[in-house]
Amino acid sequence: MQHVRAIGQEGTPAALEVVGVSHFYGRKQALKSVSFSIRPATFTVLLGLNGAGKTTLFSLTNHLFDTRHGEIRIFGHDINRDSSEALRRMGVVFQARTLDLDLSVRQNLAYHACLHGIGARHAARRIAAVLETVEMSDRLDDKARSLSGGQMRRVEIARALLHSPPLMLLDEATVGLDIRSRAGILSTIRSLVERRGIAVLWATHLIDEVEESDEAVVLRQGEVVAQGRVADIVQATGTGSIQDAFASLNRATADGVAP
Ligand SMILES: Nc1ncnc2c1ncn2[C@@H]1O[C@H](COP(=O)(O)OP(=O)(O)OP(=O)(O)O)[C@@H](O)[C@H]1O
Repeated sequence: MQHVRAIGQEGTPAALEVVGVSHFYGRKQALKSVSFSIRPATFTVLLGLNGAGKTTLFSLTNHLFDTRHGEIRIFGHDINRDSSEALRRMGVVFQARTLDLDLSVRQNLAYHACLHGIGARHAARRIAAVLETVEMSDRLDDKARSLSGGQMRRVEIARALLHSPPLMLLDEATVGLDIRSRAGILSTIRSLVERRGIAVLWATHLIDEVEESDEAVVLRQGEVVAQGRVADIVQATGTGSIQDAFASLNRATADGVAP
């Protein structure tokens, strides 16, 4: 593995810590002893081709199913043993669309606020604030069904921000969107990291969403094959660009030698 340097730092709890996590669907092993950590207030790309295991990792981190092999901690809270404390610190945008199309934007968000135990008055203020963050304030009373794909994504991001989590997970959040919507959403998310100190794990297979200053975890067939600052990964692979580094890591065999 190209292990450029550990992402976590001694003494500060990592925003997300994944330690030796494996996952099996029947006999199919989707994750193979995956370990990495992400620091608070950093943008980390989880990079992997289709089938690399990104969604499986998100499902475990979100406690959609139990982590049976290894441990996942969110700001020090174990997702299996201390799931409510862990989940409280995390906002998630899933790959599949999850808004209720027959409800308005306000109703979708109010329902989520209720699930998080946010009182009605506070919820109204939070809904206004998060919609402003994603530039969707003018669509408050529109039905979700009337929004474009990019606008729905923005509302899903707003919903994930409602309970002010210090960690956000986004699984292929820009899939299916046009180039302008993709860029807009990515820039909104990057500004959450820079201005509000939120840690973001951004899963994607789209290499053009990655910048040299980002942190990255590269997954290939369920294994971490590189992690660290993107610029350092590019250098360690001896390639000249992020595209070439990613292509090379996806070609590499388990012992790091390209066939
Ligand atoms: N419910 C399931 N049952 C059996 N195998 C599964 C199941 N879900 C995923 N897999 C397998 O586990 C592996 C990892 O899949 P996963 O969806 O986590 O990858 P991914 O990186 O998110 O891919 P994509 O970008 O296509 O969503 C794949 O080989 C996939 O076929």
